[in-house]
Amino acid sequence: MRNYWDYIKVEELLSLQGGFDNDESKLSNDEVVFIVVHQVYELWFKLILRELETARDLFRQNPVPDMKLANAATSLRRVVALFEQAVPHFRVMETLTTRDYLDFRDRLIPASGFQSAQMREIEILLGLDDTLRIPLGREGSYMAALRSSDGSPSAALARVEQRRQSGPSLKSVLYEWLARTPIDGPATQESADRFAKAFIAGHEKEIENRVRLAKQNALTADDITRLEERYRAEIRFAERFLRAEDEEGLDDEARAFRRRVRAAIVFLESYRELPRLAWPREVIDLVIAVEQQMIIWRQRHARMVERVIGRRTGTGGSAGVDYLDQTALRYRIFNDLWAVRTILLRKPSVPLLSHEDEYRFRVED
Ligand code: HEM
Ligand SMILES: N[C@@H](CC(=O)c1ccccc1NC=O)C(=O)O
Repeated sequence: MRNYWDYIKVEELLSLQGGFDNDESKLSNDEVVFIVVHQVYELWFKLILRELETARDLFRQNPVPDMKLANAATSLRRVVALFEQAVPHFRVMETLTTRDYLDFRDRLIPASGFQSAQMREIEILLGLDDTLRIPLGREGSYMAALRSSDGSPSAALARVEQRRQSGPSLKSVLYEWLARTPIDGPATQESADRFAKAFIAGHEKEIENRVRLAKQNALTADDITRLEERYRAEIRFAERFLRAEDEEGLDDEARAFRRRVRAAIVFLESYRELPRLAWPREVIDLVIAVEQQMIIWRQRHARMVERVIGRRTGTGGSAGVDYLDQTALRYRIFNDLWAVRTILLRKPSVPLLSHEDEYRFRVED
């Protein structure tokens, strides 16, 4: 007969908290907390990976079936919810006082969360660029840290190597999809570049309005000059961004591709009320929510670490909290999605579209 314990595998699950010696009777409550919190995180990571892979596989199709965008949004919403639930778990770890943790910490060396294969898989599947990675203390690379202390391969290493070979990242398939967006007309380089030019003109119009308002509010001449200079700087940023002139080392084709991606993001964000743009915009907004939650995870982990071990060197050999704070600050994957928020225009200032009707739901006569 079917029962709970056979389906959830409760007895097997409850036998896994014995640490290196597989003997829970030898462990304090503190150490069992330490182990269980990690195991819960690894289960949340497992679910996050499944959903990210589902979303990545949807966007890997060309064309991406419009009817599937809602499914991608569902997967990404679940990833956000999983991270949102996982982040507060660090509160349980903080019931460990520094001295309690020191009772068993030395026995853990050189083990470290740096060897969490699933965290690396999440970074790889999202599309974290290896050139951004901050080297750990001892090992040359994060892959080296996944080897056993005698340098032999491990199940963790195999898992990450498998992930690295298991297809493109969510970032690369999402950007390919964005680059195929029909922007106010056909999905061509010309329509993307034409839209970008019109959008910059929208910024010019916005500035004229703001400067006129500034003059009406009788700000001093210096204030107005300062305001105008700041607005001009914003336009220059928007121009460099939309022309992809801020990226070094791109050949013409790669730069044109980046221009299409960035113009598409601006287009989706600026006209998201148009029915056929609503789901694409929802998806890119959820991708930002996913990355935001991952950054919060890194920062919350670092604050818990600081509360428990201060600024000691990590058991994995890193600078500890200093290393973790750097990863939270520097590891950014969807830069273009974040950057667009700096250059969007108020609704009245976005360019009028020539083919707006093409983005409404087609009502058959
Ligand atoms: C008392 C609890 C914890 C302490 C003191 C701690 C400390 C640290 C330190 C110092 C590092 C930097 C690498 C090193 O030198 O070891 C690190 C990395 C890491 N820890 Fe923790 N950690 C704790 C709990 C956790 C938990 C519960 C998780 C959940 C899975 C976790 C996941 C990670 C991950 C994924 C990394 C690698 C981060 C990166 O390289 O970006 N840690 N931890
Ligand atoms: N790096 C941690 C040790 C640690 O947290 C840890 C050790 C073994 C297994 C998982 C760990 N969790 C996260 O790094 C520390 O420096 O205290």
